[in-house]
Amino acid sequence: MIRVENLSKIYDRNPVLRSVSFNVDKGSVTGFIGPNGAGKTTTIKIISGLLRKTSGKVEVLGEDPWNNPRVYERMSVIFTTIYHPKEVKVEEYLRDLGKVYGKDYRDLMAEFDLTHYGRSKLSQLSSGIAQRVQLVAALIRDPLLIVADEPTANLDPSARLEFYDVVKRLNSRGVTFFISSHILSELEKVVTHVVFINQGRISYSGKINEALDVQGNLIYVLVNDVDKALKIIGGTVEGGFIKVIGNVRDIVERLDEEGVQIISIRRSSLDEVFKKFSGV
Ligand SMILES: Nc1ncnc2c1ncn2[C@@H]1O[C@H](COP(=O)(O)OP(=O)(O)OP(=O)(O)O)[C@@H](O)[C@H]1O
Repeated sequence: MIRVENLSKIYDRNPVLRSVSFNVDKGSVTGFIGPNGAGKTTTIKIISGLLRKTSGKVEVLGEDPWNNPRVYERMSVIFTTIYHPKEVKVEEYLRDLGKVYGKDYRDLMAEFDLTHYGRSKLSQLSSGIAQRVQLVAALIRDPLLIVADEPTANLDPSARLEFYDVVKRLNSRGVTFFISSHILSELEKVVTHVVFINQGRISYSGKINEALDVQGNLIYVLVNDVDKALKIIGGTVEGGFIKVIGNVRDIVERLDEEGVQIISIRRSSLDEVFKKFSGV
């Protein structure tokens, strides 16, 4: 869906993307994760055809997005806030888009519980409803791919959960997502793949399970015999749990072989992996 190879962007002699490479697989929900200023928005603008790259190769749905506006027929982009005339009413806005793309917007308005807001101006909407309008607007063109830059940044916790429920629903219907966010606890429940970026460089790109399970991640284990387990796997005790660096399967096998019973085991959260890959 998206192929980025050795992408660089220099702003006024300041390199903000340095040989960035990653892929977004068809059918995935790929999280794009990095601290402030890492280069997420710059990358998303280049992928969306809004900003020119300095060098490297970018392909979205097989085309270079800068030279080929046709990409927009099957890709939608969502930002933190709506960039549209604020005085326009919800129904007018969606109806006009429906005309452009030859799609009946009313079913989508009903599916997303927006019928009631049809006469509200875009400027009068709460952030959660405005984001729902953006999603419906994105869906009107039947996209294969939705690229979203911090889509939940302005939303309260329940609107964020609602947003990610919709992402899951649409993904199960075949829509691929590339979503940048800082709110990792929520991303963790929905993403299948992650791309970590830090200071304009990719520090990890791959399946989330592999990111959470690589050697060097923290594992927390609760066992029936702490002293024996410490001798086998090492680590330190924290809040009753043994905290150890390693790989879940490895630790389970070693404890099992020695007859130590595991009551609970959990690996690092995406938050902890993020800290590791971003060096914070
Ligand atoms: N138009 C611009 N001109 C010059 N420098 C810019 C411009 N836009 C962004 N930058 C710089 O590029 C770097 C990357 O910014 P970018 O907005 O892509 O990061 P980000 O990961 O999206 O961060 P945030 O999460 O804070 O939005 C930053 O150092 C930023 O100051």
